[in-house]
Amino acid sequence: MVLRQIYALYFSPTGGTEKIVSSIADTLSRLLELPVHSIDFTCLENRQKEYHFSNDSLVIIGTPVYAGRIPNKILPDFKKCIVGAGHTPVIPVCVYGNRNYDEALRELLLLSEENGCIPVAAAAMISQHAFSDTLAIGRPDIQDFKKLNFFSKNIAQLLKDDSTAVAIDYDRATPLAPYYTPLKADLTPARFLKAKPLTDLQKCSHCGLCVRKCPMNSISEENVSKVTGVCIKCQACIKICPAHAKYFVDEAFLSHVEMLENTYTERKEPTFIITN
Ligand SMILES: Cc1cc2nc3c(=O)[nH]c(=O)nc-3n(C[C@H](O)[C@H](O)[C@H](O)COP(=O)(O)O)c2cc1C
Repeated sequence: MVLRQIYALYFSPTGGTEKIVSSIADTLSRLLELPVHSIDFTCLENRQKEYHFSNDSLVIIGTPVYAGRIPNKILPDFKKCIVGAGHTPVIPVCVYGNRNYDEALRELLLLSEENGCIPVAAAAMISQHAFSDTLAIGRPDIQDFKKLNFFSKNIAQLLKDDSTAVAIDYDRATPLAPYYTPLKADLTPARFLKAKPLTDLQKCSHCGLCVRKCPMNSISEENVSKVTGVCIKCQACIKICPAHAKYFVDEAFLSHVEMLENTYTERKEPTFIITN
């Protein structure tokens, strides 16, 4: 297959997906001697453009898993902005926080094909859970990157050997299952759709990092303690704040985090799919 460039496109509010997609892109770039163009889909401005990918571009698309699926508020942007040319080779990658990726990878595979791309490989990787300071802490780690490196090398070999892109085999027929319902510590449903981060104004230095990092542009520039738009609970503002001034107090949300930390303690391993 003649390829001319690699695109690394990721939505990544807390950085895990970016790390993983960039690692795959860098290995492939080195082995295939191709330039990499990164598209940070976290930034709202970048989600307002269309990206037309030719058949000689290899596209890596990364998304975190939210409630077992592609984040629902970002899904329309993925659908609208990624335009393949019919045979554009793509590597869908979903990144989850050690609970489960449920339907997210299949959803991203189906979306890629609907948008004119051919998935030649796919992966589900683990990264620290954005809600927690302990769940999947330190992931992706050395072991993950070793496996990722092996996977990327296999893809490079496949793309060097094959003259045409062949799609991986996966279940296209079964309808996607609904979103995962978050549970509280007592295992009843945790409803925290309306939860928003609060700001400790004693700690806040009004640096504006949270305003610029929010993928929904929902934090007011004039008053950073005001959430003026949709909050997708991505935790970008919490993680970026150098003063640790942002926090959640919503009881259902905190109880869900407690449940996750108590239940999903066993290490999950990555899943890799590649055409053979
Ligand atoms: C709103 C939300 C929902 C999440 N849902 C899931 C989930 O269903 N399963 C899971 O294992 N991790 C889940 N996570 C954890 C993320 O998938 C994980 O933290 C991922 O690394 C975030 O990607 P990022 O670092 O690129 O932002 C969720 C995180 C957020 C913020």
